Amino acid sequence: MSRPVSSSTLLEVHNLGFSRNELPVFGPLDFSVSAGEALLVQGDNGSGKTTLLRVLAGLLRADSGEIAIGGQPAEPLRRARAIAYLGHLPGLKADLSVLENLHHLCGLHGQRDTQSIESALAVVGLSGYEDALARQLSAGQKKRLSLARLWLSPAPLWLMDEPYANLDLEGIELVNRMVRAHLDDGGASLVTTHGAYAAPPVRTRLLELGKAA
Ligand SMILES: Nc1ncnc2c1ncn2[C@@H]1O[C@H](COP(=O)(O)OP(=O)(O)OP(=O)(O)O)[C@@H](O)[C@H]1O
Repeated sequence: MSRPVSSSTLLEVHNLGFSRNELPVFGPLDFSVSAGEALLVQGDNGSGKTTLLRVLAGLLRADSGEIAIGGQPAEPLRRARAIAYLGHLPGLKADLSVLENLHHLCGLHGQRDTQSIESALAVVGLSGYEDALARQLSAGQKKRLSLARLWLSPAPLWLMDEPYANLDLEGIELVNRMVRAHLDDGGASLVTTHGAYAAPPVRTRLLELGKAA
């Protein structure tokens, strides 16, 4: 599978709002993200960054607004094809090996035809860990395994929730290299941060979320 880039505007959001118990978490928000662009979603703890990414990924339902992907409404199949979500929790199967996890995830979400699982493990620095069980990995190694899954994904839009968390300096540079290569390849990324970490050194725009009351 190659990356389906059908429009230079990959994501368009109008009037998007989300509330819990009738209290607004964020919004209404209007923004767009184009191919080759990173949007830095910045805000303090509790400002709604994770919630926004989960809404965009279709894991939570918005109260208001529209989300379009490639100019079309973000229906579940379109979302599944277009979006790869790197969440706080690694989403790995603890009792499967590193290789088994990647085979499982590629089976579910597809795989870029230009990348092998072995090459992705080399990219993220996990060569030699193929047979290690996910539960035996450190937090940073689990993050690297999740990054390998992202690297293998054919989806053009990466939603990255605090991708630098748990990573050492080399890991932070790895994330930056991955984002840059993904953008060069016609993809786009949303990256959350509370400003404590480096931002990817690419064409970046800023979406600032207010602190929750
Ligand atoms: N499952 C939940 N149930 C109820 N409230 C929640 C839930 N998850 C998050 N919240 C609340 O929603 C608000 C936004 O949370 P969110 O996790 O989106 O913030 P964030 O900006 O990602 O924070 P952080 O920087 O700490 O990761 C917070 O006030 C939080 O307490």
